[in-house]
Amino acid sequence: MSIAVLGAGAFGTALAISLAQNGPVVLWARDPGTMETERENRMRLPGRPFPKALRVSGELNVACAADILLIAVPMQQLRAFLSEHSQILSQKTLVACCKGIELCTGLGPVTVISQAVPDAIPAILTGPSFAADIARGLPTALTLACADDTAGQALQQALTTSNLRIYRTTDTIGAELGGALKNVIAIACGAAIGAGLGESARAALMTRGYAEMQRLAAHLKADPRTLSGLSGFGDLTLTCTSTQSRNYRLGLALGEGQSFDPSVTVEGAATAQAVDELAQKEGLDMPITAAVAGLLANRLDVATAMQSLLTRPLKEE
Ligand SMILES: NC(=O)C1=CN([C@@H]2O[C@H](COP(=O)(O)OP(=O)(O)OC[C@H]3O[C@@H](n4cnc5c(N)ncnc54)[C@H](O)[C@@H]3O)[C@@H](O)[C@H]2O)C=CC1
Ligand SMILES: O=C(CO)COP(=O)(O)O
Repeated sequence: MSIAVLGAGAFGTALAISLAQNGPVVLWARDPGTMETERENRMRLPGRPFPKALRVSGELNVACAADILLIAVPMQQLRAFLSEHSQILSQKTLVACCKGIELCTGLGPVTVISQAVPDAIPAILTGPSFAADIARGLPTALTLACADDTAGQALQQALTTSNLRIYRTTDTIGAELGGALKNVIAIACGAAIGAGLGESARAALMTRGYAEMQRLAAHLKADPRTLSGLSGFGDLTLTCTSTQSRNYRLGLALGEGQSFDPSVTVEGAATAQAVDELAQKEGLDMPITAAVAGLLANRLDVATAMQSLLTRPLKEE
């Protein structure tokens, strides 16, 4: 099955580099610049030359001739991208590669695809994976979620490479929640470390953050096993402990009282607000998410946020 990647940021480029091990891949960029001639994405993934089988194109109809389209634009841009190109994406297999919850609807990427391109086969590729690691050929395991298991099996085969090991599930809700919510907890962990609160505090935030992730997932009828897999626990672990993570680094900056480049893609920021609003609407207790949303909106500082978490009523684990 032929593959194209739509969106030439760090992640889309890294996936295209890895997938080109298996055969020709088109990487579509809305502004390809000099990527095709330089055979490198200097802006997002410098130092990772493109393999011969990777072709860069600015023509969406060229990319959309492929059987499988991986969509690697940020979550808050996904619906606009799909709506603008809905005709050409019609009846395609569309694999979301973004992690987040849409601010204006509280929905995840698979549902957004289903709404914007109703006759597409929607899926999501998620899990612990830094673009730089994938592009270097380092071993990475990911979850592919597709409600149609026959399509999911074909995707699992097509997206496996020598360094990408793909696990499969039909639980798209669980997979999209894991990837979205771990970013919010990573911001909290970064803030705790940045403010000098220590690694024990981070472990507490990761564990109680995971409890929040499970609470929302159960409410939305996700399979709890998905949350304990790569897309949930796996990605939570990676993102909360690595300075490679932009979400964690935003948290560090908040904790240290430093500014952070607003042009960097940090999915957890909008997602924290979206999930906080969703939790309030559904009557769910998600105090760490609320604290992160409060920090980002400048309603709280790190010390007050931590104090509010520590002084909550005592409860059973
Ligand atoms: N960078 C990483 O290590 C990983 C990123 N992801 C996810 O991948 C998604 C994308 O992140 P990155 O590639 O890292 O971000 P990035 O900031 O490197 O790139 C985003 C790309 O999307 C393009 N874009 C934005 N709006 C667009 C539109 N309307 N039409 C066409 N192109 C558009 C931008 O031009 C840019 O090239 C995020 O949801 C992120 O959570 C997932 C796993 C790893
Ligand atoms: O999703 C990721 C790792 O799995 C990338 O994390 P950041 O978006 O925080 O850099």
